[in-house]
Amino acid sequence: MKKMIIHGGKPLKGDVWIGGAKNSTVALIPASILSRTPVTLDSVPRIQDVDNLMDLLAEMNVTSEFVETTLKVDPSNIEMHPLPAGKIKSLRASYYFMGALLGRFGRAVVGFPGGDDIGPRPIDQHIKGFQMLGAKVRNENDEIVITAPEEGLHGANIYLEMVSVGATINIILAAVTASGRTVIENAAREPEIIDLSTFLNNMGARIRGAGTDTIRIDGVPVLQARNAHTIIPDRIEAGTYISLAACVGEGIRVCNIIEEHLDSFLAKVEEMGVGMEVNEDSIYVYPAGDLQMIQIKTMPYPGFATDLQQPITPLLLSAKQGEGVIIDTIYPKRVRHIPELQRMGADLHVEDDIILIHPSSHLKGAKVSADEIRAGAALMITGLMAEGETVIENADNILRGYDRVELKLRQLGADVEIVDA
Ligand SMILES: CC(=O)N[C@H]1[C@@H](OP(=O)(O)OP(=O)(O)OC[C@H]2O[C@@H](n3ccc(=O)[nH]c3=O)[C@H](O)[C@@H]2O)O[C@H](CO)[C@@H](O)[C@@H]1O
Ligand SMILES: C=C(OP(=O)(O)O)C(=O)O
Repeated sequence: MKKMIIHGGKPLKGDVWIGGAKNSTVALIPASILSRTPVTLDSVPRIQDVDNLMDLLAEMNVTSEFVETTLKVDPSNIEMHPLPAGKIKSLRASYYFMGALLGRFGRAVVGFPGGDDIGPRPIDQHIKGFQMLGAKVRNENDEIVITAPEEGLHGANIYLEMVSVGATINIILAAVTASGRTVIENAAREPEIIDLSTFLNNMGARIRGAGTDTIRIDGVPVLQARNAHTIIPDRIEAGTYISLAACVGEGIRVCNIIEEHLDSFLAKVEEMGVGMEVNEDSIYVYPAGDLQMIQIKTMPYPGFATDLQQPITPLLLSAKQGEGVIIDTIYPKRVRHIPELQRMGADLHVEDDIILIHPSSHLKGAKVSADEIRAGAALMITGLMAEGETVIENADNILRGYDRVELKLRQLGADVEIVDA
């Protein structure tokens, strides 16, 4: 386990480069096993989730190798292999091996996924999707065994009971090589789903409507990667640095962004009164003046992302007056940062799953714990704002999804160090 040590109060300025989207990457790597030819992914974030997915690929005799931020995955000699435990528990997105193995071999044996403890995270819609494509699904000793019928999976009309990123992606992965047409209704519309569909379509898949709530997939027998795929920028990492820049920046440019992916987030940051200049693929964040308190409700894309409610919290703490409100409709129990922030002198609490935030100008360093990735981001930004030393334990949860974070913060002038705990 690692810990992050921050000495706060330093002026931060300069440029920060946003990496490829974690939530695309963790789908693209499992999706690579659908290809019969080697796959090249560009702009891959250097994060622990990727390292763990590479270990899972190795268990299936799939080689993968990094050169800077390019990852080459060679599934030519893939062997069908059960993935019951171990690394599968280290991240949420390991569940994409269910859809990918099913699409490639007609069979998957995968342990229950791990990932962030942000409240209940059922996968009933993934399972329902596989069943509607004709698969049999059994749950045996904490393992999910999914088997296609002898004649293979067939297309189906699947209505998701709730908008789910994971279920939408898993069904796409299983359906791309099924016979006939699959239609996913009430599909998630996140940009990462468009990114995955672009990757698969460039390998010969026929997916239409990604980015809307109705996705049509016409199955094809075989997929083959031909071109390198460049992963979209991480909108959550970008939002985190924009919040950081507004909290403690003396002029920070956040580079490699797609503004449209950040619309709902930027609208809220603007509502608070943060000055920003948006250019083609970067945003310059001016040092913040007096900030207004705001209310935020998280929603599926294009609404305000649940993954940004914690990173924006330190900015609400910086407001001059009023009461801020955050309601997370996706994960109402995603509040593990609250007691940690209180320890740093922040005036905020939870009432009936609603986070109430008050201006907190006297933040002080403390020993805190990053119990999940975005809680870690909130603590990291608050540590940079606070007086004195902050020690964030369980910093692996930050490293799980923030690309080369120590380097990026240091380049901005932060006094930060990640050490073994
Ligand atoms: C690797 C990845 O991309 N992770 C993201 C993905 O997680 P993930 O794909 O796991 O999240 P979902 O979009 O599936 O979850 C949305 C909501 O649906 C519920 N649900 C989901 C599936 C299901 O079968 N049954 C069910 O009830 C969940 O409990 C949650 O309340 O989207 C979340 C919501 O934007 C983000 O916080 C995560 O960063
Ligand atoms: C919840 C998140 O990730 P995961 O779904 O991988 O746990 C996140 O990125 O905020």
